Amino acid sequence: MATAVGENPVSVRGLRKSYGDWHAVLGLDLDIFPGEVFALLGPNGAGKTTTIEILEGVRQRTGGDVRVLGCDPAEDRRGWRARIGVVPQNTGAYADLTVREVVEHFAAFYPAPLPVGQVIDMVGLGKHEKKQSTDLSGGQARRLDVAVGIVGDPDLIFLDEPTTGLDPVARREAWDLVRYFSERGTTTVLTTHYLDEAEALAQRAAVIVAGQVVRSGSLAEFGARSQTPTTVSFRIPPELSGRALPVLPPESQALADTTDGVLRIATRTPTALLSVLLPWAHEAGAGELPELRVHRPTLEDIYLDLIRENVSGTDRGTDTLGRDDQGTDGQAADRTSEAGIR
Ligand SMILES: Nc1ncnc2c1ncn2[C@@H]1O[C@H](COP(=O)(O)OP(=O)(O)OP(=O)(O)O)[C@@H](O)[C@H]1O
Repeated sequence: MATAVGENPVSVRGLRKSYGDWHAVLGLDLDIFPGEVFALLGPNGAGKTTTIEILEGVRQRTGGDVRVLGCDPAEDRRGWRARIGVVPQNTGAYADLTVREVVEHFAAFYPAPLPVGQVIDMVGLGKHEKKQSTDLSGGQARRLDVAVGIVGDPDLIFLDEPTTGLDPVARREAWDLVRYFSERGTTTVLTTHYLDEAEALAQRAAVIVAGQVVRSGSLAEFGARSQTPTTVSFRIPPELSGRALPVLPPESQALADTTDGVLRIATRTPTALLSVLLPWAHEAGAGELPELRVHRPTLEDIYLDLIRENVSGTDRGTDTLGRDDQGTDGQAADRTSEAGIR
């Protein structure tokens, strides 16, 4: 029953799931390592919940091999299930029970649950433990879902959009909870549409588009493989207006459009670029460069570019991205660094 030494808590090969004629998951591979927080990212309808529910054993797959904590989740085993914590996407309905009663009820399913009072405090519902679960606000009900998911002190937790509907403070508290379990060695699989959440919590991630993994790896690898450059920008001071730019390092391009008074240079070597730009500005008599920024691509920038590359069809692409196809990369770039800035 225990995961064998060297075996990953989650291993998926060629996973497929069809709903009638609709192929929701199309040959998906995943490896999730012991103790890590792993984020499943992707647009609406990509197949994240389908995948996670197959891993939880609540949905049957159409094909492929799946091992979760050393077992096939399709074979329902009580001992295996007790090692898994699940926070589903939709807030649960817990009949006519108080918060404490709900958590006690679920704790009874597990051989070694965490203390109920501790769990209620951990999710920030201490003040509401006598409240009927049906009277909770949306965010409080979500916290109760999390309490139900963790009370069994699981080895592996599945969190499907756990912070949707939480206020910013509650979100940060939920993050602390994920970190708490991570420090105890619990493996966590998280789906989220908040890229800052994935960036704050996950060590590795996979981006799923139309039922397939289009990129997976450590978040550092996401950055390294990204085509999205760093942007160095500043508001052009009078001393530099109309002056020719210095010769820029390789892989640096000034964007031609400075009509808003801001110079932007896309670069893969921001340090080298600054070592050319700053002496040039200094020699021209410019003091502090106003609004000087070095913007390295965030996970969100990288994600949006990945989705843009992988989502075909303009209707789906634009809807998903919520922005047109003329991002920074699409702007006309001025390769000739001699061009003056206006
Ligand atoms: N029971 C079902 N019957 C038919 N189609 C389904 C069913 N469940 C999911 N689907 C379809 O499968 C696809 C994948 O859905 P899934 O819920 O896994 O996506 P998701 O990535 O979790 O999306 P979201 O980010 O919106 O939660 C969608 O097109 C969805 O409409």
